[in-house]
Amino acid sequence: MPADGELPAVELRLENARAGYRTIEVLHGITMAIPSGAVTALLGANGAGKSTTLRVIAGLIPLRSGTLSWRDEQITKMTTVNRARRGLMLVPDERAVFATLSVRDNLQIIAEASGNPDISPALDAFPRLRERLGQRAGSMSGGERRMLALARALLARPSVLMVDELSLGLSPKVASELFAWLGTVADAGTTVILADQYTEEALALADMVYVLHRGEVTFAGTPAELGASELLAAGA
Ligand SMILES: Nc1ncnc2c1ncn2[C@@H]1O[C@H](COP(=O)(O)OP(=O)(O)OP(=O)(O)O)[C@@H](O)[C@H]1O
Repeated sequence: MPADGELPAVELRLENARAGYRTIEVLHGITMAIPSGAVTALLGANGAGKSTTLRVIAGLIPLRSGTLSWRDEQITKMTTVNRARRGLMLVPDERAVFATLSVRDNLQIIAEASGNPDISPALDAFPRLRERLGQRAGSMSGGERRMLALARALLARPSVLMVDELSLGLSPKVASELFAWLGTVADAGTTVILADQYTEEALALADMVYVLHRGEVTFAGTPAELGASELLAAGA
């Protein structure tokens, strides 16, 4: 985040975004300005629309109305592939790996596709993966697969790293390690968006918080500005 007094640059801007599935509208006209190189937490109860918001940004579901821009570019109708080329990367859950391939191949494929075959940055970030390079991804624990999914995203050198429910199904220790890692990713200049149920760790990491309630933004501000009622809506 920039020094006090300076406004942070906006990485992504959603304006009056409406989206949903078949006949159901889930996001009822949400507006968000996601700051660059910072951690934004999307908090809210089950079904609030957090994952749907990430899918909209990644281009996996279309906007029914409203707009989305990345930096100075309108990307409302841009394909998922072109958004990925701009570095908009969603890590939905631990299934975002090739289960039948080894850890090494999972990393190598994405490293080569992004133009630098060196997988060592991922292994430096997640030393546990180094011990398991020959193991089939599908035979690893959920936490290890989650690390592999994040390591793959790192190698793709994202401009925006979106992580859905980081802590789901993880031991508190592994979750803490991954939260700490995400902080370092943002410190290195990557924009991070974290969709999660309320956790103190998510809040401690976040520079900016949006609380979603039934498809509407009910709070936008810094963690320090969150009041008791918003914390409740965020699932605290
Ligand atoms: N593929 C889908 N088809 C139909 N409805 C869906 C689909 N995915 C999500 N929904 C519905 O959209 C609403 C918002 O879901 P979403 O997954 O965005 O919420 P969330 O805030 O991420 O919640 P959770 O924490 O439970 O994942 C829910 O009512 C859900 O049932």
